[in-house]
Parts: sequence; C-alpha cells; structure tokens
Amino acid sequence: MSEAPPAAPVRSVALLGGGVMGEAILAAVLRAGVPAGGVAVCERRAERADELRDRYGVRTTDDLADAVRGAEVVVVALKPGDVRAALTEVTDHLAPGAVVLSVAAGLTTAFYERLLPEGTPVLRVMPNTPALVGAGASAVAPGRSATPEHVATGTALLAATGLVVAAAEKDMDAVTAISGSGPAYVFALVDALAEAGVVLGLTRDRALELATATFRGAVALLDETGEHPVVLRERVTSPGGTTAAGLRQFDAHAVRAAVVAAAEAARDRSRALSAELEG
Ligand SMILES: NC(=O)C1=CN([C@@H]2O[C@H](COP(=O)(O)OP(=O)(O)OC[C@H]3O[C@@H](n4cnc5c(N)ncnc54)[C@H](OP(=O)(O)O)[C@@H]3O)[C@@H](O)[C@H]2O)C=CC1
Ligand SMILES: O=C(O)[C@@H]1CCC=N1
Repeated sequence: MSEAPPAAPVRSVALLGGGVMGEAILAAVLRAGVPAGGVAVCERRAERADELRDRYGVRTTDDLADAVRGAEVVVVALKPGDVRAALTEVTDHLAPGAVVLSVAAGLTTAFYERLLPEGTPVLRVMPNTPALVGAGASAVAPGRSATPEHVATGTALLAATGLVVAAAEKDMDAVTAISGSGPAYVFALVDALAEAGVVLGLTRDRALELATATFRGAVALLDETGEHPVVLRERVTSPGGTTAAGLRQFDAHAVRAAVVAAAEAARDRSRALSAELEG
C-alpha cells in the first residue's frame, strides 16, 4: 500500500476486547509507536486484563466509556454479538474525530455509522491470528466518512501484524472466508497430514514435526521462488510416481471442491452475521 498518504502519528488508542485478536492488535499498535501510556484496554475478564497490563504496560479497565475517552483511535475487538451494546455505551464518549477500527467478522461500516455520531470515520478490518507472530494478512475497508488518510492511519497501526492490503467493503465477506478463517483450514490440513503419518505407522510427534515442516517449507518455496503453486506442484509430481498416486486421491475425494465449499460457507456465515446482528 505504498501509494497511501503518510499517516499522522497516533498517540492514544482504546482497545475494546483483549482476547486473541485484541492482543495481536495491541502488540502491533505498540510496535507502531503508540506509547503504552496512551493505550487503554477494556477487557471484562479481570485475569486477562491483568495479564495484558503486566505484559504490555498499558492501562486496563472494565468500563467501555472510560476506555474510549480521549482516544484518537478506538479498536473494536469484541465478538460480533457484543458490539451493538458496546457501541451504545461508548457513542456519547468518543473524542471528536475519533477513528473507529472494527475487526468484528460480518459487521458492516454502515452498522457502526448508524450507532455512532454522524461523520465518525469507520474502518472495517479483517485480520487473522498469524498477526500474533507478525505473519498475518489483513484487509482494510473504509466506511462512508473514512478518508484515505484514515485508511493510512489504520494501515500504519496494523503494519507490525504482517501484510496489510486495502479492500472494498463488498469484498470483506470473501476476505473473511479466505484469510480471516484461512489459518484454521491450514491447521486442519496440517493435523490431517500428521494423522495420516500416524495411520502409516509414524510416531505422533515425528508425524506432526514432518507435516509442520512440510507446510512451512512449501510456503517458503512459494514465497522465495515467486512461482505459481501449480508449477511447484508439478515439480513434486514425477510421472508414474508417488505424488501422482497421492494427488489422484485428492481428486477422488474432491479436496479442491471441499476447500471452495468451505470458503463459500464461511462467506455466507459472514453475511448472515450481518443480517442477524445488524437488523
Ligand atoms: N480469532 C480470530 O481468528 C479472528 C477474530 N476476528 C474477530 O475479532 C473479534 C474478537 O475475536 P477474538 O479475539 O477471537 O475473541 P475473544 O473472545 O478472544 O475476545 C473478545 C474479548 O472481549 C471480551 N469482552 C466482550 N465484551 C466485552 C465488554 N463489553 N467489555 C470488555 N470486554 C469484553 C471478551 O470477554 P468474554 O470472554 O467474557 O466474552 C473476550 O475476552 C471478533 O469479532 C472476531 O470476529 C477477526 C479475525 C480473526
Ligand atoms: O470464526 C470467526 O468468526 C472469526 C472471523 C475470522 C476468523 N475467526
């Protein structure tokens, strides 16, 4: 996103929800240069709030309105079903000009705009859990009142999570299905390959070690060669060899069709969340 205008430095962030995704964003925001003293995390599980305060040196609270007061950017990392009530609680306490950045699956910028003061810039972001180790993939879509500068601000805050791309909001359900949910598909496939090793007589530990290293290596090869996955697949597949025999079973069991069906189902669930929670 090198064409984006430079983002003004952010000095204060409120993070609503200190769960899995909240922590990934929190770590990124601090790495983006927001001072720990300028970050307030609202987390209702006291033990979890203490953990985040001790680990990152940020202020924690269980009061949503208290968290957002004075914050230039408000990150909403609550479960989608908790968002409406939270917005109702914070709407009168937002600082003028505050940018609201939501990572909640399914929820549209229009939903936020209806519940927040007129003109509030809203960014809809879909990150994924590899953000926790700086290897995430996120897409950022602007709402009606968000300018390219607001998008640049959100992008800069997320830079330490990994890849950040711009997206149109119409594509966000698809993004959610591919990169948002995608890590779970990959973990399921790693687990399946390891389980296959056990079926073939390898020890569980050795099978998981080999399966994990194989995924890591295959992705590194994709990254470093820049080759299309079809080309790399063909390089593994010797005529009349073992891989061709294995891949025939992928076709016989419709693995590709299953992946497409999984993505369609996840996309549809994202749309359904919007219909269920925004009406
Ligand atoms: N996990 C993922 O892979 C991804 C998640 N997302 C989105 O990120 C959002 C958060 O997901 P995730 O981090 O996994 O969820 P978590 O359940 O791990 O985190 C949400 C946290 O917010 C707390 N919370 C809920 N309501 C309040 C409140 N009113 N005040 C303070 N704290 C509150 C929850 O407490 P409690 O447990 O008590 O409810 C919980 O600790 C979701 O909307 C999801 O769609 C987006 C991309 C990927
Ligand atoms: O499963 C979910 O709904 C969230 C959104 C994308 C990944 N996890």
